[in-house]
Amino acid sequence: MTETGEKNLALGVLVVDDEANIRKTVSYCLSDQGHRVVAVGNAADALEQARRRSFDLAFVDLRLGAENGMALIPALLADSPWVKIVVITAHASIESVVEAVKLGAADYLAKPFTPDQLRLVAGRMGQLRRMESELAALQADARGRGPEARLQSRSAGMQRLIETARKAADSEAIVLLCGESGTGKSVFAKAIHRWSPRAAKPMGVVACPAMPADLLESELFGHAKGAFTGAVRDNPGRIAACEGGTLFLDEIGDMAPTVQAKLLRFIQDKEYERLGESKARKADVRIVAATNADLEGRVADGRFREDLFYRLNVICLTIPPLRQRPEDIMPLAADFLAHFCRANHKAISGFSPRAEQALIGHAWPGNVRQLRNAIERAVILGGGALVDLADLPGDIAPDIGAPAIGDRAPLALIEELHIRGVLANTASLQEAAEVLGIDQATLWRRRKAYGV
Ligand SMILES: Nc1ncnc2c1ncn2[C@@H]1O[C@H](COP(=O)(O)OP(=O)(O)OP(=O)(O)O)[C@@H](O)[C@H]1O
Repeated sequence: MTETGEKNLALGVLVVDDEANIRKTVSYCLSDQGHRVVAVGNAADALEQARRRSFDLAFVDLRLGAENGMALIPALLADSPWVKIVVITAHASIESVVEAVKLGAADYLAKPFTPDQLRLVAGRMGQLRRMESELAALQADARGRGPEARLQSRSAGMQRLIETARKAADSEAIVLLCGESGTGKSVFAKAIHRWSPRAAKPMGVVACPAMPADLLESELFGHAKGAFTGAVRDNPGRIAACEGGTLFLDEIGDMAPTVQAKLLRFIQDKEYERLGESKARKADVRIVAATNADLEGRVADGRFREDLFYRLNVICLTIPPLRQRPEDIMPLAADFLAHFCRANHKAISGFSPRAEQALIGHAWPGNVRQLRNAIERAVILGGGALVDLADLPGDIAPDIGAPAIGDRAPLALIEELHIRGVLANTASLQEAAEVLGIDQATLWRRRKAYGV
């Protein structure tokens, strides 16, 4: 345990030293603390190992026989920008340490060092990695600009689901989250990561429909420099970046067949290859996937691999739509109101009885996302002490009517209403995208943003 009482984070550690004795001591000392250690004697082996696995921390001797360890610093960072490099040096001259730091090293250790000094540095680097992961998660949440999702519910079915998710989080099992768009599948995925023993390691999110198949493949598995036009540098990919953590694959039903095959192999063997490389790499990443599509239907009509479906469908949690848990509408609305009032410096204390009735009576086809958007808009547009009917969108309070072109209304409102209208009058998303003159990935992002 650390001084703060936190459990030590198990790190992937690479040791690069030409002295067998140092390799042995460092490996023994850090493995004993629960870290996964790989020790090598030269730069080429170090790079080879870094290509195969993702490391959190690397101890690099500045003198590797005839080689200079300094050159290894940028090479390791190019492959894994998150790795913390500690240089080991018998001649700790200020100049060499400064040069190493300039090249991206995080710390240094002067030879000879004691096991305690080694553990201290590893502990510090572990804390740094943990803080970076937490910061990245906070930044992602802040970008979502949502209130903290507390995952509480007044509905008995939802409470049981939350309990099951907590139990599933403890295991290594793949979790498949099903449910209509906007029900909170991403919220559950984040909670599962937070509740899991992997919480201190990174969580990555990849939205499958947001990019074409080849881009998705490179996003997930990475690519080597020159693998395709525009691949000007190596990209380690999300799987490598999530080593030890969780990867959330959103809307997996839309994953292209080529990517499905690669994902299946990764799930089965924990092995994958970067685009443009034939070398097999390993990674320890837990998969959580979500879908709002009928995956079994997609298996039946050949659009989704049956073998992948069975691999994913180990623990399936189906999140009920908001209309099936109306007791959650007002508590969620109150949370959203408080959040958006703070964010917009407004003082709206609650909902008028008419507004509350409209909120509870609405079917919420866009679920919690739609409710959140409705409250955000009510806060931005409303000026009274309470949210009233007039502050709610037209489809929730139909007598209010939609704004006409040229009315005093935000552009986003016109865009949302237009997208809703076109979607209602077209037979497929593809047709709707064509009518709107945007590609399907853009339409997908807009639908998400507006809770459509
Ligand atoms: N329990 C909750 N508490 C607070 N906010 C919630 C809750 N559930 C969902 N939300 C909010 O609703 C919005 C939609 O949630 P989320 O993205 O998790 O839905 P989803 O089911 O993953 O949607 P999609 O299928 O479109 O990806 C987000 O802004 C999220 O923060």
